[in-house]
Amino acid sequence: MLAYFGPRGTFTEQAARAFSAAYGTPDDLVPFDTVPAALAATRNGETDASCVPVENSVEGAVPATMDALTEGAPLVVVAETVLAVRFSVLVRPGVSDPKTIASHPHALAQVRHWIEANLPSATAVATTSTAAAARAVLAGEFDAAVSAPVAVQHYPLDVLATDVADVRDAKTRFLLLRRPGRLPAPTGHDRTSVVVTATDRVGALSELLTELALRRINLTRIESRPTKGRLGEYRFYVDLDGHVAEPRVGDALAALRRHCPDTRFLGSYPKAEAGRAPAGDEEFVAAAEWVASVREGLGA
Ligand SMILES: O=C(O)C(=O)Cc1ccccc1
Repeated sequence: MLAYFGPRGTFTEQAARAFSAAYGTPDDLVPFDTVPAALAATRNGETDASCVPVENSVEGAVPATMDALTEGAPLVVVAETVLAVRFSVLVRPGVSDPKTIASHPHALAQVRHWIEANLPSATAVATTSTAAAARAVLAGEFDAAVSAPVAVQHYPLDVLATDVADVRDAKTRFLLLRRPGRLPAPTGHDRTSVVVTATDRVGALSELLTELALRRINLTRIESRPTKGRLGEYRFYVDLDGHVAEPRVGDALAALRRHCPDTRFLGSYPKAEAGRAPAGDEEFVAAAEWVASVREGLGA
């Protein structure tokens, strides 16, 4: 079974279906109302995997996902997928001038200008997901929902507008997570995700980043979240190019771990969008072989 951030009709459900098609992951999908609940179902063995949103090209990280990845037993990312997001505005049949418009905060943030221009008297209300907003509209709690286009197939609502988005080409990245086990094989276009808790002292973060730069590892994303322990104490979520099976990536992770004993490996997995070719490993392998031969007394 594959848990996803639901209820039925979320963008995450679309991503979960894309994973099932591409990776042969279970196609019996089970919706959970929150990201932590979807991840908990995989942690406790109720489902084999979970699909959750992680970041959006307009609004940035999904905080609920970042927190849920570090709180509780480890899970690892085994795949990612990127979906283009365009919204539909759904209303109960007969409603043409909604006074309230509900959705996931990331969706509201992406249609703010559209609402101001087209529904200036509507008040925006946050719900747990875009599909939860559609359900709430059906139940009469709000007048309109900003939803995924597929939501109208699940909920008997009218479509007030389609293809709504302040920013064209907005994209959301979703993760497929499992309990720790065998890692996906390196493909040459992989991403590695780790979370480090940096100590509060001069240069701590710069030392971590230097470990990556020295090994010519490209940092693709860094986000911070408070540890919720002491004020001013942060966790850094780091995405980098490469797979932990590659010597220099493995080396870099060992260095991060030396600096920060509180380091959690979140996975090495194929990138959804093949970008720039990663730096080659050849010279790192050749240098390691040279050291090995020196140690054997065979080289100088
Ligand atoms: O609420 C949803 O449908 C989600 O899957 C989260 C989300 C919200 C807004 C844009 C992309 C994903």
